[in-house]
Amino acid sequence: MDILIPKFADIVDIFIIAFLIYQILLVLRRSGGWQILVAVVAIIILATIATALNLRMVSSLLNSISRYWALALIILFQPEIRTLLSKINLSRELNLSLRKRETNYVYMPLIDAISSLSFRKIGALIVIENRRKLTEYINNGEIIDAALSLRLVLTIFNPKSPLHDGAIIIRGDRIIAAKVVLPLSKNPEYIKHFGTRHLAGIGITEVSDAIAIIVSEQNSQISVAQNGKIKVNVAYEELLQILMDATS
Ligand SMILES: Nc1ncnc2c1ncn2[C@@H]1O[C@H](COP(=O)(O)OP(=O)(O)OP(=O)(O)O)[C@@H](O)[C@H]1O
Repeated sequence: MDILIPKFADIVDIFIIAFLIYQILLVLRRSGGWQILVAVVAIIILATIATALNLRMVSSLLNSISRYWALALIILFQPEIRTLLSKINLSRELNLSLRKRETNYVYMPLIDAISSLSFRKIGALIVIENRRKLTEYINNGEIIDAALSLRLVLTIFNPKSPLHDGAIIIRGDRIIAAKVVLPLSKNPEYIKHFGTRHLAGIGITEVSDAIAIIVSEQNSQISVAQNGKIKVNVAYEELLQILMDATS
């Protein structure tokens, strides 16, 4: 029967538990994020005090709560975490769309130049450098290092220009070199179907992650080589998409 008579510590124990439950419910109702954080910190502090004062029920409850505080925080802050994550996602999307706009801005003069070259049936070989630097090929050509522009591309590939033979190499928004000699693809399938301009375009993409754009002098078709494969008769929108995908 002794067990049914509450001691002073038990009454304090029960009172504190009731008070805590009431406060937690109040905080949850207001659903303010920082109040929840304060509540969790308070629980941890109270658990330590309760253990020190030997309030067994309070301390065992608070200790078990504080053991799971990380999980409790995730559950309680779920809306805030979700908002934060969606903000991170939004900034990623914003970043992507900015990069997309940047790529559009950089490559539009190139697309215009390719369209003009194709219309006039002027052969061209344009290499877009990616992560793997093409220094050894750049060094065998003529260093230009000038801003990429429609007029410069047309001037270089003008059949009367001393620089028109070979490839140009583009790094970012600059034409780094012209008259560059590239390694020819030795793929027998390609050798059967293509001439040396196309084979050179494919060849550089077999040894690097560059993209090669080939404008055919014979049929004005635009082809794109990537990862040792060639796609013929590529539309401008598709070409822009390939450039954006490869450089973003
Ligand atoms: N190793 C190379 N590196 C860079 N450019 C090259 C290389 N070999 C050839 N070329 C370019 O290709 C031109 C020859 O193109 P050719 O007609 O043989 O090829 P093609 O693939 O049939 O192209 P097109 O359809 O334009 O005729 C050369 O004048 C030169 O500009």
